[in-house]
Amino acid sequence: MDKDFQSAYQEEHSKLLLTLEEVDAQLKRLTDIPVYTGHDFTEQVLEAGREQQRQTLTKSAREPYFGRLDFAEGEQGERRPLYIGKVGVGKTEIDEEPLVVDWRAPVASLFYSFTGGEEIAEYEAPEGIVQGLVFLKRNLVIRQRMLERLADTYDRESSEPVVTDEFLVYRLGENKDNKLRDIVSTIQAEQDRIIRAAKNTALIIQGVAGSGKTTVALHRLAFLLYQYQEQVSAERMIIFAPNHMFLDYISEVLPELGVGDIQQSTFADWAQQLLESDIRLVPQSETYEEWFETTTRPDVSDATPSRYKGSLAFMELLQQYVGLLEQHSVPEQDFSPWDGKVLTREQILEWYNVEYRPYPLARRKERVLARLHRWIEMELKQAPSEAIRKERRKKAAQREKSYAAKWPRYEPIALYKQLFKAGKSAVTAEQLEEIWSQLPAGMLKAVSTELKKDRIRDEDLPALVYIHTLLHEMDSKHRFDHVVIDEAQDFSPFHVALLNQYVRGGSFTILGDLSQGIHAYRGVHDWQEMSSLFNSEQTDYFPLTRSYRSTMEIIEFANIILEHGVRNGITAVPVFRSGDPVRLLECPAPQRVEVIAQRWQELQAKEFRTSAILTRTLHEARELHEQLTAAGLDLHLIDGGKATYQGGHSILPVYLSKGLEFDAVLLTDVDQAHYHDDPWDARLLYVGCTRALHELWLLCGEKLPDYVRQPQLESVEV
Ligand SMILES: Nc1ncnc2c1ncn2[C@@H]1O[C@H](COP(=O)(O)OP(=O)(O)OP(=O)(O)O)[C@@H](O)[C@H]1O
Repeated sequence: MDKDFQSAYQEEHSKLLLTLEEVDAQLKRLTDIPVYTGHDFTEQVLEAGREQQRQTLTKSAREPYFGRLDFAEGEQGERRPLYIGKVGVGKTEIDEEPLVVDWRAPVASLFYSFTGGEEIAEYEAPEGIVQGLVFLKRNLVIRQRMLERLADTYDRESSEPVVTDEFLVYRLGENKDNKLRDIVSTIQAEQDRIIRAAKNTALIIQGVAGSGKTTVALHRLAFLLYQYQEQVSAERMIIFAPNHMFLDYISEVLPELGVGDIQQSTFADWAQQLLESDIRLVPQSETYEEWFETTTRPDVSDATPSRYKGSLAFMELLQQYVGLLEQHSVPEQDFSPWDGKVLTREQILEWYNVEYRPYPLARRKERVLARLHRWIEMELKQAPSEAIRKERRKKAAQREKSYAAKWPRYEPIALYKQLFKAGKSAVTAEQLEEIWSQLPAGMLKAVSTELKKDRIRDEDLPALVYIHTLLHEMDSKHRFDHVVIDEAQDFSPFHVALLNQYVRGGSFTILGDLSQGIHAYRGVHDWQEMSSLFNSEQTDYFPLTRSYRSTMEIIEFANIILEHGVRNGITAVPVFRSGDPVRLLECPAPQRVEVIAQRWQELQAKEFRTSAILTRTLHEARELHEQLTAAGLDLHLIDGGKATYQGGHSILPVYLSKGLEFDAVLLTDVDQAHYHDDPWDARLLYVGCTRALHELWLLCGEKLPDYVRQPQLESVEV
């Protein structure tokens, strides 16, 4: 240990002891106050505040901070060390400075944005831009109250004042456990810009595999809650992710950042909840079966029903359709509550078309019928005797009921079915013909056949929610302060345009990777399709090109698949973290199970916490899982049906591995029979390769796809 390091270590060790002493003392003062359980509202609020503080300090008492930044404000300012932690801790009785600065505080942004150099550094504070000099940037690893590691990434007074990625590389080299983790101690400048971007912006992030998109989006939510605490609340923020298993996989980041209550959902769950109907959707597995489980995929174009259903053209068409319903709502007849009394249709139309015009259709119907009811009550008052009133009331109740039944039912599923001829129409035949003429050829037949069998797919949900939204007043409880869309390349413009109606101020974080767009039957071709939904001043685009997950060898290998297989894929820049070469096991089919089992045991000996065997199809994953289990391997099969992510050692089809990561990955059947010479298969393989952090093995029995044959692929004897 060199002398400088030793003295730095001593200094930090002493500082840690002092900090822990103060945190413990603050915590003790709070825990000594008896918990208030009474009914006084003011006391309850105070107690909630104390409880929050207790939790914060308990967290802080384990790992109070992870970084130190020495900063001198202005030209003559005094150099002050700032300790930065996951949660802030207030000042001591004698100090002016907070004991620990929250990582989201304005001054802490310097810790992330400062990338070295002699120049003046600056950060944006509420009072304006603050400038000054950075003297030291130090990473500290504290675990369970012990200082485990110290690394200076910048020291102005050292002879070599260079910033290195050494600490980042150390963190990236660690094995991963079962869940995605926070990255507060190593957020990179380009990620920090996204995290701290202004709230009322639709951020579109194109990030290569492993660039930290999901992680950054979660940190951004924590930042927004801190920075805009008066304007946003956690319950009004939502993350949309592709499936429940993925939601489970990311579920620990926000609690770790001290954030709770943010909604985490799939679009399908959210839509169903909003529609208040328990639609039995065609299972995802059926769509996957059609698309991924065959070697010949169906042809897809923008006119394919699943894609067209995500288009803005379809959204407009639905608006036209619901607009037409307006003309057909009021029943043709006058209303007569009892013989001899009439409320003319003209009068009802006056209410409908003039007085209640501003309301959406379903509300208008409600209002008109309520008005009609009040009219009956008024008329009943004129009855000459109590007996006649009673008689009339009885009659009126029956007629009111049957009159109400003549109005259309504003029920999104029924109306959607009617649009596709799968039910009695609420508009005229000519009007329907006119709408159908705008549909792509073949769509009417295909969709009506499905709907007649009650087969509603995920892709129908934006339409159903949109019809619901057009018909009903939007309930403010459904409005969001911020929406995150993960794997947004699989969302359609219709999804986003629809969600935009549910978000205050267009506050979005939309993240994805076009190179990982493996679902050709949905999603976007480019980000322009999303950004064009917002005003140009309201949207911002951020590319993330550095990949933090995998070693250089893996990234370079995966990049070539993109270049040769996808041709226009966006390639990744690796962080300088070197590992083993990507290895190829060539083995004939009869030896396959034996070879996999043997390599698998070898991998396990390296004590990786997570690893995966990725097959081309679910069918193969099931079969291989059975064979490997019989050979004594302990692997979980991931088949898309589970809501939780177990981690550990898994076997799954490559298309279900999207979003996940493993210390080691073994891809089976990497041959021309399984991965054709087409961009969709190349993308699948790209997704598979980029799941690996440290080791990647390919297994092949026949000819390798051309886009995989690369000189750096190391063949291993079996
Ligand atoms: N600044 C960072 N410091 C340390 N680790 C990081 C950093 N950024 C990303 N990572 C790590 O890189 C890995 C990939 O992150 P994440 O899953 O968020 O990326 P992604 O872009 O969503 O990936 P993909 O699109 O491939 O699913 C995670 O293990 C994450 O912890």
